[in-house]
Amino acid sequence: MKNTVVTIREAKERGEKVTMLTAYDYSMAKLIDEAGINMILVGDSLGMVMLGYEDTLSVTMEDMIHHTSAVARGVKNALVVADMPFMSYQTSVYDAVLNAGRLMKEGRAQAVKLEGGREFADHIRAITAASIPVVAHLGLTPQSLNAFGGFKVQGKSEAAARKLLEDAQIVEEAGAVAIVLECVPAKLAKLVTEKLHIPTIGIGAGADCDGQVLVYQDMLSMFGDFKPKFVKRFGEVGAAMKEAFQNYSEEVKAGTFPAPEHTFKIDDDVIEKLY
Ligand SMILES: Nc1nc(=O)c2c([nH]1)NC[C@@H]1CN(c3ccc(C(=O)N[C@@H](CCC(=O)O)C(=O)O)cc3)CN21
Ligand SMILES: CC(C)C(=O)C(=O)O
Ligand SMILES: [Mg+2]
Repeated sequence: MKNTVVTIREAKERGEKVTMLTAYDYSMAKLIDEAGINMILVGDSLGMVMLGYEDTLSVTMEDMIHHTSAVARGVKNALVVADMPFMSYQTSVYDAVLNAGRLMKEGRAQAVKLEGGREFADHIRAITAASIPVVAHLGLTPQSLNAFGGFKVQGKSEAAARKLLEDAQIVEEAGAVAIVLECVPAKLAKLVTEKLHIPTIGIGAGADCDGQVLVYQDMLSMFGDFKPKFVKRFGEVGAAMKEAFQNYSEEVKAGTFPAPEHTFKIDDDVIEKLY
């Protein structure tokens, strides 16, 4: 079944959980889509897991369009959401609409995601007015790394918790179709989820969110640079891949790969004439 901003909203109304995973290319998007995951996020985490940067700040609009279009070509049913990269929307409402439009028009995203609350309500309203669905992202917003002083859990004090709840309500009012809650204490995420009509999608925000999202390299144990507390390893794919690479290396060096069945034939008399 095709997932849309309408069907994910209906899922919340029916009390059904929503699933989301990141993808950054065609073949991975296809596998995730075929597994029946509801939403695929082309996250700006691609800067870290695909490009090897230490944070997400260097990711460009060109990076996002390049990867989003690859993902979109692999997807039949999942809703494709693209992250707006750092400085593609913070500078003005005009830039926000222009760049959200590029992600939809050139990247073929079906929604965009941006980090922030009340300070971007006007941006969310304007993008939404252009018929581009917006997912908001609150809590640990990695593009604010330097302002926060690191990747840290947000919303622990009463003031911070109240601000996060208000931000969630303001972005819903501004037209957001869903909210990602990243590294938010579970009980606060539960309260936000109950107060909102749009789905909350948690990452490190407990089981009471309407949905969950993970970076696929984390849940497949393919990314060793760091392991946040919220990651569960659903497969040991990194180890399986490394083993396959080692087996290939050994067989090539031993001369056992390629075998006759991997090889193309030619009539012996053709070759004899060349000797
Ligand atoms: N591979 C990967 N997975 C992610 O989930 C992810 C990315 N990359 N890149 C973009 C952001 C950055 N994210 C991060 C990065 C680090 C922590 C982290 O170190 N968390 C600590 C919490 C520290 C605290 O208690 O305040 C942890 O132990 O989980 C969390 C989220 C989430 N996103
Ligand atoms: C971690 C998720 C929510 C994200 O924003 C990303 O992958 O960039
Ligand atoms: Mg992101």
